[in-house]
Amino acid sequence: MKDLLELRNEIDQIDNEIVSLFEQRMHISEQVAQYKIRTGKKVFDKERESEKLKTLSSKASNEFIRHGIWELFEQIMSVSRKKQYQLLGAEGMLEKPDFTKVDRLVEKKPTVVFQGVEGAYSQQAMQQFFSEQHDSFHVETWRDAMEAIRRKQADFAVLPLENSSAGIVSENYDLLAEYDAYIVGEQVLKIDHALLGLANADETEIRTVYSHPQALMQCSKYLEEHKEWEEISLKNTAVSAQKVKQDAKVHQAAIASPVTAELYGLKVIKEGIQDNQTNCTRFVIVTADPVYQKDARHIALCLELPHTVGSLYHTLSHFIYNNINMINIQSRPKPDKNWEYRFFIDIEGNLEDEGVQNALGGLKEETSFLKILGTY
Ligand SMILES: C=C(O[C@@H]1C=C(C(=O)O)C=C[C@H]1O)C(=O)O
Repeated sequence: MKDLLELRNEIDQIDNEIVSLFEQRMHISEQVAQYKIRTGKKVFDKERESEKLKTLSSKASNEFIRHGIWELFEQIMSVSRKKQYQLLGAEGMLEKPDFTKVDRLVEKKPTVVFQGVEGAYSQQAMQQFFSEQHDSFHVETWRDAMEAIRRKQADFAVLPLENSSAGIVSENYDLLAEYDAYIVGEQVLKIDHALLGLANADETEIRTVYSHPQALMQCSKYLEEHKEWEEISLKNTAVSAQKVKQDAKVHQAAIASPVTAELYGLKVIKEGIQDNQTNCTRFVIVTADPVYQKDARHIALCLELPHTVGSLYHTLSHFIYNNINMINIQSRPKPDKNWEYRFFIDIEGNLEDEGVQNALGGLKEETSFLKILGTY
């Protein structure tokens, strides 16, 4: 039997040949790219790649090798495509995202819409993002907020997208995919929930607690200690505080921000009742036109993939290959197709970065649907 050193020497020789052949192959792929630049032909030729995978894997001597050849050539062709996207990109032949770069997001005093009533966390996020320089109004639902910017009644809407302990606000992800609206900013707000009641209320006498489902979720440990309380979901935490004040019943309480206690004349029965003391919600600032601030560092994407083996894996390879850091990935069911999903992915980068343009060019060709939800 050959010793290890001998075997490794043989492997090294074969690898050297593979490297040299790979270089030759890539050089030809570059020439194919030049042909595509001249003719406008798309980079990704799915049929040609399927044919190649079938032909090459059929040459294998056993099932294990067949599988290996398949994987290997999928990767080789994927790298070959990435080089072609780069070359097409350098010639300005990749479709440019239809976004306008602006120096400043806010030129004149903007009108901002938020969901809920006075004192809502969305209002607090809005105040932090726009400081004092804005007019605002509130609407009943997140969809109403989207409609308000669509009809140009407001310049911007503020929507909660995810909470550090309760997770995503799925309805707003779906609205971002549905509407022609674009994320232009984000505001992270520290969320401290309090139990609020009438001036003469007492924790021991509470029977019903009102809040938004997300806030109820974020206070689940505290509510576990009070299993006898009936939990009722309302559209907003501040709406819940308003209701407790209006109903004027001593056994009713709301989970909301301590700010709303002052606004609606309620007493703070207990403060800091959220499970997680670092509880934060990430809000996004949305507008009707595809604009972005010149120093934007994040891009939010929504994409749909064919139901085939490895499609998500190949999608993510565009980020990896272009050295792009992915900061978030979520999936949501497609509205009219059971058990099919769309992905929401946030990446780091600016639309002017070469790597971002190459990755987006590749994704545009290789996914069944790609929308840039905004850049901030
Ligand atoms: C090289 C080409 O471009 C792409 C890469 C392929 C490859 O590396 O074999 C095959 C098909 C295309 O998706 C080509 O079109 O032939």
